[in-house]
Amino acid sequence: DSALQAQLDSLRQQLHHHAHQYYVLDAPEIPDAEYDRLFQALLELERQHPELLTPDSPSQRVGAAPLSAFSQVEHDIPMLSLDNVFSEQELLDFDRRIRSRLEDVDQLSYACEPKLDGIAISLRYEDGVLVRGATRGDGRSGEDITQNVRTVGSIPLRLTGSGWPAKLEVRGEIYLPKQAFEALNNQARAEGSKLFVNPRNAAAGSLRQLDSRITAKRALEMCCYSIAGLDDSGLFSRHTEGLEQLKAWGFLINPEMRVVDSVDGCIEYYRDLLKRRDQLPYDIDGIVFKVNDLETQAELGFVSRAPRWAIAHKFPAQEEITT
Ligand SMILES: Cc1ccc2cc(C(N)=O)cc(O)c2n1
Repeated sequence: DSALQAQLDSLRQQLHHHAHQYYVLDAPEIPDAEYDRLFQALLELERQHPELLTPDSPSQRVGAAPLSAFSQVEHDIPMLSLDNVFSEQELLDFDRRIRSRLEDVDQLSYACEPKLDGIAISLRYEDGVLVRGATRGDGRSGEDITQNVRTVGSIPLRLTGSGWPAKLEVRGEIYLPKQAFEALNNQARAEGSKLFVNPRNAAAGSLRQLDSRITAKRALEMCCYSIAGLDDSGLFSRHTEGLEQLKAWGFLINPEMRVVDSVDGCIEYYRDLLKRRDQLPYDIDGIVFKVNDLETQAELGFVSRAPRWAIAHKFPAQEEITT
């Protein structure tokens, strides 16, 4: 009946809102006990009326039965890899190569962001509801890990706001924050089970679980870095406008994201993040610079699968931490 449906919709809307406040904005508005009370109320109602379950209900984060294997899926739009540079001189060469290919380049702005050391993931939304999550694989196809992706709190099960296309593909990096990595290894030590060498391996291991209840315990996070097919969607003129839109739709975008108006700004950004690297709550292995203007990106195109308009400037390898 409609009163029951209204009660379900209200509980789901409240839980979506509070999950976004907690996992994406890191700004919970209610105490955990209040969140749990709402959650239990939803579970109870859905138990009494299973016919009113919806895939985007907050109760559907932790999957059903474990899978026997992951299936391979195709990416409609290939997931790009990035070329690397290892020195400031090479970064200057990257900028000069771009300038030489563009005719009237006066203002060349770059979007700058830390390169998170995690697992590249593609999320597919249909009519604003999460329908699939897949690993990058070889860029053309990857593993369908939808059940595991659904357990990541910073990944919205349904979009917030409006204006999204019927089919939306969002790319980002799933990672394990340093603190969660330490806690996981302390627990593994206490239980005498296998230790993870670093947060990236721990994130990869957590996403390879066939039982999503294990994944759900691993405190994974996801920062999104692009909308697939953004350049020819005509929706925006700058890469960073796409990221602002992703934020409005409920995704976590890395707070260190900046726009600079020259390669000198890139070098300043690189030096600053290198200095702050150990204080960041997650591992990074470099910086990603992207030409911000989408028309310029399209003009520059790609070499093989790596874009001419983006580069990853890697940090020196961190001295191996002995666990
Ligand atoms: C195009 C592309 C490919 C891989 C990426 C990887 C990361 C990352 N690991 O944070 C960030 C990006 O903006 C990326 N962008």
